[in-house]
Amino acid sequence: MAKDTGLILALDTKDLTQAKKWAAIADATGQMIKIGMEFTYACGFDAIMQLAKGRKIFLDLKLHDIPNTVASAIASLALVKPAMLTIHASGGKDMIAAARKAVNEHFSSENKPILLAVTVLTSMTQENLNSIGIESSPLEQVLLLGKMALAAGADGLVCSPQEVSYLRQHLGEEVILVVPGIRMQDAVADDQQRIMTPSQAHQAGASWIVVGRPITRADNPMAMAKRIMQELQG
Ligand SMILES: O=c1ccn([C@@H]2O[C@H](COP(=O)(O)O)[C@@H](O)[C@H]2O)c(=O)[nH]1
Repeated sequence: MAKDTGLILALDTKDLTQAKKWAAIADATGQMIKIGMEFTYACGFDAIMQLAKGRKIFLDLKLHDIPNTVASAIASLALVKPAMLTIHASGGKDMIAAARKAVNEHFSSENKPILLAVTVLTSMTQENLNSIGIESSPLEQVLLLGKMALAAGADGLVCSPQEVSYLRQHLGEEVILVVPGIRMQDAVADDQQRIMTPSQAHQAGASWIVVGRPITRADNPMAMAKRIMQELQG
């Protein structure tokens, strides 16, 4: 993989001790860690600051609210100095523009996070989209939201591995694509719907892949993390 790409380990737990153990695996295998809603709501920002010492943090809180509220939330997150931050693209262009402005105003140039817009959650199917009134395919919807989000000021997108090559064709090689929905060949998908293996996602052109349970629930998480890193390098 090119510079600034690789594996992001999702620390989805309510327990700081467990999160520290997984973070040590990420350190040993050179990965970034992702903190989401589960850890943040259970453990709070002091615990996040502990994990952040000496590490790059992807803060995946998927902000989605009116522009003023999202901008104020981003200002409050400046103390964490995340390397990456998520907002939902479906919040619309005004919300994304407000997020962009807040990042520019409240973070120094050395600490500016990559602002990522989540397009269509990797747990969603065509039927799920239809049920919220969207007739487009996941592929079309991800492209539509992705184009809009980038034009409004997002630095990159979160999408499933199944959209990566289509997005590369339409948006080019430079756009940052962060990709959850990763499962090993023949493994259980859990609640993920639009999935691929690490090497398939890499070959499709993912910038970063995000992996949680396939590592954290493995019998040997360290061995699984190393296996995935090998797939990405192979
Ligand atoms: O569309 C999305 C956006 C974010 N996620 C997050 O990625 C990880 C995936 O965890 P797994 O255990 O590997 O399924 C998780 O933290 C999600 O909140 C996503 O899956 N899909």
